[in-house]
Amino acid sequence: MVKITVIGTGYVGLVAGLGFSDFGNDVVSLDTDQEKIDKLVNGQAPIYEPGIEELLSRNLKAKRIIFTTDKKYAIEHGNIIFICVGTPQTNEGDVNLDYVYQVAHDIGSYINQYKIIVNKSTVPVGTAREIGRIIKNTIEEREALIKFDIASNPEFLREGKAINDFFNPDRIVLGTDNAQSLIELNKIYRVFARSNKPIIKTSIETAEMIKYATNSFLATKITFINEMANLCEKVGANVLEVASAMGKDGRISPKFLHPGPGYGGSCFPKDTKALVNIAKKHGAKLSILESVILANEFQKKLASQKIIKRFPTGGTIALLGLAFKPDTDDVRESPALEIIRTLASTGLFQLNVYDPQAMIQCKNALAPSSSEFIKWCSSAFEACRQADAVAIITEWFEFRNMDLEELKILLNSPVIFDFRNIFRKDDLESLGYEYYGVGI
Ligand SMILES: NC(=O)C1=CN([C@@H]2O[C@H](COP(=O)(O)OP(=O)(O)OC[C@H]3O[C@@H](n4cnc5c(N)ncnc54)[C@H](O)[C@@H]3O)[C@@H](O)[C@H]2O)C=CC1
Ligand SMILES: O=C(O)[C@H]1O[C@H](OP(=O)(O)OP(=O)(O)OC[C@H]2O[C@@H](n3ccc(=O)[nH]c3=O)[C@H](O)[C@@H]2O)[C@H](O)[C@@H](O)[C@@H]1O
Repeated sequence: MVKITVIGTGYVGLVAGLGFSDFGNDVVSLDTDQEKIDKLVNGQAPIYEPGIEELLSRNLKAKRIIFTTDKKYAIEHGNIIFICVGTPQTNEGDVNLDYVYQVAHDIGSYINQYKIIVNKSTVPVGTAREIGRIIKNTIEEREALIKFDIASNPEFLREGKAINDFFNPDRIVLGTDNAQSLIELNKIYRVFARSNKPIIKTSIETAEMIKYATNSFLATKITFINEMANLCEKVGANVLEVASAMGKDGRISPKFLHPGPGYGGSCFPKDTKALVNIAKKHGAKLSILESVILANEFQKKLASQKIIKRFPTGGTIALLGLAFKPDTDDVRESPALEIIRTLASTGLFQLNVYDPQAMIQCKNALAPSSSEFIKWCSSAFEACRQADAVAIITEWFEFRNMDLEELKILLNSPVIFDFRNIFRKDDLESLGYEYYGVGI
């Protein structure tokens, strides 16, 4: 059993804290957001993530995890402290490291004995060392003599699948520069070594770079297939068959080859821009990634343009799915926001919107603009009633399962924009729908 402190209870910090406590460790989770902590203490998850409430309840009951806003208590608790706070994007596309540096300052203020400080947030190369410098300076200001080590342990979980990804990682990356940190981190992660998950030991700088390179490559892969899809539409080919055949090549793999309305979320858009800026600062050019960012912006716009092209004088459109992907309530950089803003800005469309989890988050993200054109609906069928077309923006399972005969009766005209290719074109056309997929 290791005494662990996790700072930040967002998607990463909450899942990591619960994961570590589920392994039998003694965990304290710290956040500055009192509302989040109050919920967690009462067994309520502040985010929608499948399986999280059960994991929370199990570990609270076992008294293996404590949630607090008390910085001194939390920082004194752990022999290992994980930093999991947000690193959002600045207006210039850089990384805002204020939260990370605030945490470094807090650690320096309250650290009371040797500890290992592990950064899990996604940060530019060199940030972990800077965290170390801030902690050291703060300790010196206190005229104290306390030793600590720094490590980097990037996180690769996906929202909507966060718990599964945490417990079944493809690999663990441990960036350290001393043997003691490695021994202690191995104690936490030995559960994965037993199940033969690769544990990659590397330098701190390489670990920081691995995270950005991975996200950038995945964003590139999605963008590549999106562009192939756009070309397939022009030449009369079927991108699903193209992707499937490409994916059979073991060197390519079928994963992350699903075309759609562009990648969104709190990470790919921010991390790709950050890496381009990091490269610029170091006198390097990432021309592929620069193109990926532009191509993704184009892809996000393409979806609304397809609707406007089909309905040049406007109409009522049911928009299904607002979260940036299924099984999350996160709408950060969601393609749905772009589609809603563009269609609403024409003044020609009434938008009936629905998402199983992300309605409030979408309302907050759009407020106060565009609201007069938006009707917030409580089900997919309510949104579709008397609409001139339906657009699937996020592939929630409940949309895949819709009764298409009933849907056809509800719609004014049976037009479907399937931006996630959840239906088969042939099936829908044989039911009498006018069908627009992506790349088919
Ligand atoms: N969301 C995801 O799926 C993944 C995110 N990441 C990275 O992990 C980091 C965290 O991301 P999320 O969990 O999504 O962020 P988030 O925004 O959901 O949560 C961050 C939490 O940190 C708290 N916080 C901020 N300052 C604090 C302080 N001084 N002391 C204590 N708590 C503080 C906030 O109140 C918030 O609850 C980011 O760098 C992100 O890029 C990495 C892998 C996956
Ligand atoms: O650093 C992070 O925060 C995380 O970013 C992504 O995870 P996430 O953003 O939660 O979700 P993804 O499943 O990667 O999807 C991102 C976006 O790409 C889109 N996407 C994904 C796959 C695909 O084939 N096609 C596609 O359009 C999704 O719809 C979504 O908008 C990575 O997959 C995680 O490994 C990483 O830890």
